[in-house]
Amino acid sequence: MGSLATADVCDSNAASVVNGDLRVLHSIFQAYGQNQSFSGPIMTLKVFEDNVLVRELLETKGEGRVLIVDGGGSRRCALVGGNLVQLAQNNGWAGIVVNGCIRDVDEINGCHIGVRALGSNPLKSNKKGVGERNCPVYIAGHWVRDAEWLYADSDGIIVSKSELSA
Ligand SMILES: O=C([O-])CC(=O)C(=O)O
Repeated sequence: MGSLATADVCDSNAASVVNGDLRVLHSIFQAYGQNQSFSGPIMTLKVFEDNVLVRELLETKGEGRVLIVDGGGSRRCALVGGNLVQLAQNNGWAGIVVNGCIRDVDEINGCHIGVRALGSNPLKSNKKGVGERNCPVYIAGHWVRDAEWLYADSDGIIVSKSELSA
């Protein structure tokens, strides 16, 4: 995966950028993990300073999907850590994009998966199990919907209404 360069996609789909079928997420994310380039169908999750549902989803088979965790932009705790990223890698998730923070950065950077997050925070999150999955999320300046496609590389992250061909 990750064979599509986001810059090439933007060049060859200019009309889709204008009409919103293709969205370029604002460049608010730091890159972690071994995979700079990753892509796949999106699964969305909305939580706030609580990562019980993040674990629940990453315990299921990823089948090449990308989990978007909208943590409301909170930097007050970490929604994803080394154990969860290891779990995601083992279960075949292509990547995780967190509108929030992560922890265990060194461990995550050793994993063969793509991770993007606002930053890091050593504090763990609450464990109440509150959140919503498969819902539209507003992150990095755009609405992103469940089952849309995400493409990430060193240049940034784009979201497409449908799968893009090379
Ligand atoms: O359980 C957590 O809060 C996240 C974590 O530290 C990990 O995934 O290793």
